[in-house]
Amino acid sequence: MEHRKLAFIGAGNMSRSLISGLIQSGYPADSIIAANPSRPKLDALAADFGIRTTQSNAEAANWAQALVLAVKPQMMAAMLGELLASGLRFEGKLLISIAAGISVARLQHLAGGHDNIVRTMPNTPSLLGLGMTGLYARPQISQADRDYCQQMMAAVGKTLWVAEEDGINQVIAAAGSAPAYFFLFMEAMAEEAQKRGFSAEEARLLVQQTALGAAQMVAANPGLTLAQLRAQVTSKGGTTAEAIRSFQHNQLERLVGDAMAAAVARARELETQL
Ligand SMILES: NC(=O)C1=CN([C@@H]2O[C@H](COP(=O)(O)OP(=O)(O)OC[C@H]3O[C@@H](n4cnc5c(N)ncnc54)[C@H](O)[C@@H]3O)[C@@H](O)[C@H]2O)C=CC1
Ligand SMILES: O=C(O)[C@@H]1CCC=N1
Repeated sequence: MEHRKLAFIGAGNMSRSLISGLIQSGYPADSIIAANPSRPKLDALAADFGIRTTQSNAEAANWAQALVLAVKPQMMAAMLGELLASGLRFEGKLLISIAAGISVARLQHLAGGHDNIVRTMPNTPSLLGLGMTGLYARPQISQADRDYCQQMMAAVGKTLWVAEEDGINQVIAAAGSAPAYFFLFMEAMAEEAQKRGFSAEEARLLVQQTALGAAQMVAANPGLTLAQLRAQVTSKGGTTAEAIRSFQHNQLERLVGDAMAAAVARARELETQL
């Protein structure tokens, strides 16, 4: 991919995931800088990946051709406001937001009218190269800038472009927030396995290996529907059928639907507040 000078503004969990993936895919370390107010995360990034670091957002932003805006949504206005106040000119720079709940229009406003902005929604498995990222750009964004974002996110996993900006909120519900749903499900299973006599380590092994195997089965069998894969496990009159019956009796599908709707609602609410 094109190796633009790339700055991560905010050096938290998601920046670490993305930087790790980019370095593993061959992005030159000296073309990446991370900025954060405090040193410890910067020091860890420098030690682990050999990238440049700074405690000055303005220094990183001035140097870079592309900026990943990777602070918490609640910090975005202050962070961009300070960059503008420092005299930074965004002209010629591509802004790539990974923040939930901040629209392109709002980012443009916060960036003093600069409109070369791509909105993305990655997730934490990017750290392992197994991320799932949604991307959205307004029609006027150049193909070169789209390709750059596409390649950046493809370096850390799979990508999906959405045609409408609200699609990013739908990606949040189905992928950005969703690793936590699976963790919650696994937590519940592991707790129950412990109650049934397994040690904590044994319970984790049982759940982790089964989740990994199930996800790999899905990925390895694109020709089978999820329902067909489930049917392969579900012997007539057997044990799985009873477990599935219990889930369905307790309306698992409704629970999942409500949870995803709640994530979308919160993303839309943030868009009106931040
Ligand atoms: N954690 C996740 O699963 C995902 C998070 N996101 C988005 O990524 C963004 C970052 O999230 P995380 O990495 O999880 O948060 P985090 O809290 O781990 O990282 C944010 C970092 O920004 C730093 N920071 C705070 N104020 C700053 C400022 N003024 N200038 C520069 N850095 C500043 C903090 O010290 C911290 O290191 C958020 O906008 C979130 O919506 C998107 C997809 C998934
Ligand atoms: O919970 C959040 O708001 C962020 C966005 C997607 C995952 N984490």
